[in-house]
Amino acid sequence: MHSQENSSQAGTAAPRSSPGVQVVGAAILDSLARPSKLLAARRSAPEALAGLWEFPGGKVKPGEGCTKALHRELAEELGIRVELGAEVPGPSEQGWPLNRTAAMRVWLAEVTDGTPEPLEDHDELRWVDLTENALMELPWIPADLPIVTALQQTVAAGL
Ligand SMILES: Nc1nc2c([nH]c(=O)n2[C@H]2C[C@H](O)[C@@H](COP(=O)(O)OP(=O)(O)OP(=O)(O)O)O2)c(=O)[nH]1
Repeated sequence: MHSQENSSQAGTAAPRSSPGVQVVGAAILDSLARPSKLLAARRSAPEALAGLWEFPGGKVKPGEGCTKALHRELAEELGIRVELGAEVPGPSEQGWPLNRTAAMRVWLAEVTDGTPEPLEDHDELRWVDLTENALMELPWIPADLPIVTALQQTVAAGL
């Protein structure tokens, strides 16, 4: 009935310790030094994720470094350049688990050039107060919820 379980039993799933797909995302803040807002992005595709909110970013290409990929994705998707701050550390080297085969590393960031626009993959961007109530009002991709919580707690603790 559940094909994921079956594929795991058949040995076709990627090893748990080494997700096949590395994704990178940016927690874009209004200010790295004194953050009060986060830029959330609403996905327009695929159908299963459309309407859900996420950290802008995407998949790292073969041979590409994670931070280089993140700068590329932010230029393509939002038309901006950013300064990266600290990484929001996840539970593994690959960052935060997204599903059985992908994990995402997330960096704090601040816009240094351009105004974010939903050029690709998103149909809305929103600056959201970095409070639990405001953040949790958005329907995030479920896998992002622990990241949003960690981010909010990190900011509340003064980074
Ligand atoms: N960018 C991003 N992707 C996320 C987040 N949370 C989450 O589960 N994902 C998933 C959705 C996708 O399955 C995958 C990232 O794929 P993507 O479609 O953004 O990557 P991409 O821009 O490189 O797109 P493509 O070249 O494969 O079309 O990670 C998130 O916060 N940000």
